[in-house]
Amino acid sequence: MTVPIHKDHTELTEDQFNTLSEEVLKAKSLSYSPYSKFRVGCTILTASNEFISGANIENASYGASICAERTTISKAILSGHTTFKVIAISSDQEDDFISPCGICRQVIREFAKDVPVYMFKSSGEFIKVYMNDLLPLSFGPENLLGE
Ligand SMILES: O=c1ccn([C@H]2C[C@H](O)[C@@H](CO)O2)c(=O)[nH]1
Ligand SMILES: [Zn+2]
Repeated sequence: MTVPIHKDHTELTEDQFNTLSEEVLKAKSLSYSPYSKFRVGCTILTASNEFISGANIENASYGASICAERTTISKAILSGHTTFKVIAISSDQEDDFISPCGICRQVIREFAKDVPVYMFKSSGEFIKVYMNDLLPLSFGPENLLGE
């Protein structure tokens, strides 16, 4: 089964797309990643059209490290934003689109069941994949709360 890959940015205005690209490439500079030296940036556009950025934060006890997607979601939730239009991620990789890890997919899904995830190369080139395609048949709040 192949995952549908999109290259449009139709849910965003041209200005929003330009800001998203700039912000997510800049967000890597927030990264604390002395161990892997693998910087990841994340930017969320909230339902109320605010951009919130974060990055991965590592730890000397490696397993305590937190990915960019999860630091950014935490920042958004703690700032009162629980609904998201898009999530974007970037790394320093020139040849690969960065894709969220399994743990992050589950955390994203909690708040954004079928959000478009924009994955950027360091050049600014991107692809878009929907959460439902990244985490099919997922388990979420509806299953517990009966919504
Ligand atoms: O989608 C990803 C993949 C990896 N990382 C981080 C975790 C760790 O700090 C470093 C290397 O795995 O990159 C993220 O933040 N997001
Ligand atoms: Zn992750």
